[in-house]
Amino acid sequence: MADDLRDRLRHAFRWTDPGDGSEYLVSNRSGWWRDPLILSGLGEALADLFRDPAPTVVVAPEVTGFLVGPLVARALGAGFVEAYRAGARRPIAEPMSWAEVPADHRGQRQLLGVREGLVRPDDRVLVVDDWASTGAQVRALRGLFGTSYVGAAVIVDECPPPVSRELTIRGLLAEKDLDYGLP
Ligand SMILES: O=P(O)(O)OC[C@H]1O[C@H](OP(=O)(O)OP(=O)(O)O)[C@H](O)[C@@H]1O
Repeated sequence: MADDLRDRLRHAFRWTDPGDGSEYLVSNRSGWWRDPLILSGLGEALADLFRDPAPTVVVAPEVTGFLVGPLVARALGAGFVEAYRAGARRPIAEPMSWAEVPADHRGQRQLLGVREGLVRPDDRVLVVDDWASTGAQVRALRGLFGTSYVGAAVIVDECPPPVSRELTIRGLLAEKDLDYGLP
């Protein structure tokens, strides 16, 4: 099943040239969510990267993490906690724990925050996201959870291998798998 899913992910992904003179192509991941077989298999496939010991809670950053994270939490029988990006919405009323994100793939510094008390000291925390590029979001969340952090499951891991090892990031696809989506 995992290999079939990887093939579907490869073929449903597109790079878009924004056509504004940009030197960069923009990732279009919407084909992943549009494919019913990807959507139904993705949670299990990402959960399989971290079954033993089973995480008790999935934490994922907005916005795409809010889509992928619950799929994985459901597959693991774990709970889900949102990690909000500061400034992306109206202020959250409840007390928050904030982590500074070192400069990410856009060179931007951000804050990621979770509501206090949702992650307990005896939890085993799995971070889930669609993509790890520099590992900045994952690193920030690991800093929030300390020894409760078990790793990060992502669809695409394009981090340098030493970063993936250091942060225990595991992915279904690597950068080279995305060549199918070139314009
Ligand atoms: O490893 P990093 O350098 O931290 O980059 C990874 C982040 O980049 C993407 O976010 P992006 O803001 O592009 O997309 P999103 O808002 O759709 O989640 C992706 O969803 C990760 O959260």
